[in-house]
Amino acid sequence: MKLQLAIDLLDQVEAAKLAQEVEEYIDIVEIGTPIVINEGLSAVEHMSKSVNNTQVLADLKIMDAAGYEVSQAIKFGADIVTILGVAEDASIKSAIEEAHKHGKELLVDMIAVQNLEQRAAELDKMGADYIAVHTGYDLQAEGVSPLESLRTVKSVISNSKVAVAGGIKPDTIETVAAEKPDLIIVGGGIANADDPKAAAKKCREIVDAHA
Ligand SMILES: O=C(CO)[C@H](O)[C@H](O)COP(=O)(O)O
Repeated sequence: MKLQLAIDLLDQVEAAKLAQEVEEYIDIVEIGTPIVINEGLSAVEHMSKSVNNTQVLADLKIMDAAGYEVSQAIKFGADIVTILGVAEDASIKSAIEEAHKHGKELLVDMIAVQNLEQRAAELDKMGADYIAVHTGYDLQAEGVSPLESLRTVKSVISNSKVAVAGGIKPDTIETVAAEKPDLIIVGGGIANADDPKAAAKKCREIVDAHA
């Protein structure tokens, strides 16, 4: 089981500093969508030059022009790129093809997907590397958690890895890890903690205990 730190609300310099501070505890660091919107793919490039043994994920949440956007993210140093599960099959397929052409991976974000079981099975067949259940910030505010969706997706896929994101904190990660996803994504639970290093360490210990 891998642990990903999602960084959404810092600038690229602060994000790289935070990644370096907690690097020993994480497998993947994400340059979140807000950073890409604010600063562009140079934030991905800066992160990829700042970390050593950590994969860099560019959370582009691609919806169209997928092959091109994946190729650009990879050019700027991304190891994993995200696309939305609600995108057209043609977009998903060209994104997967482009990522794999470069030996990189594609994560499909299931945010706002209504027919979760059916879509996860389709994406699994298409060859998505990761299928990520995700309760976004706007639904987190309504008290929704991604746990039920995680169980649903796990039950219908056989090849893709399963990731989970959405409001996971050091004191709630245990319940998520017990479901044995392949990847747990923690954003604010580490990035906004008073002591991000201690929060990352705690998450790592719990992830490893369930691996
Ligand atoms: O993609 C995102 C928001 O769209 C976040 O990066 C993801 O939800 C993880 O952050 P948090 O743990 O704070 O919810």
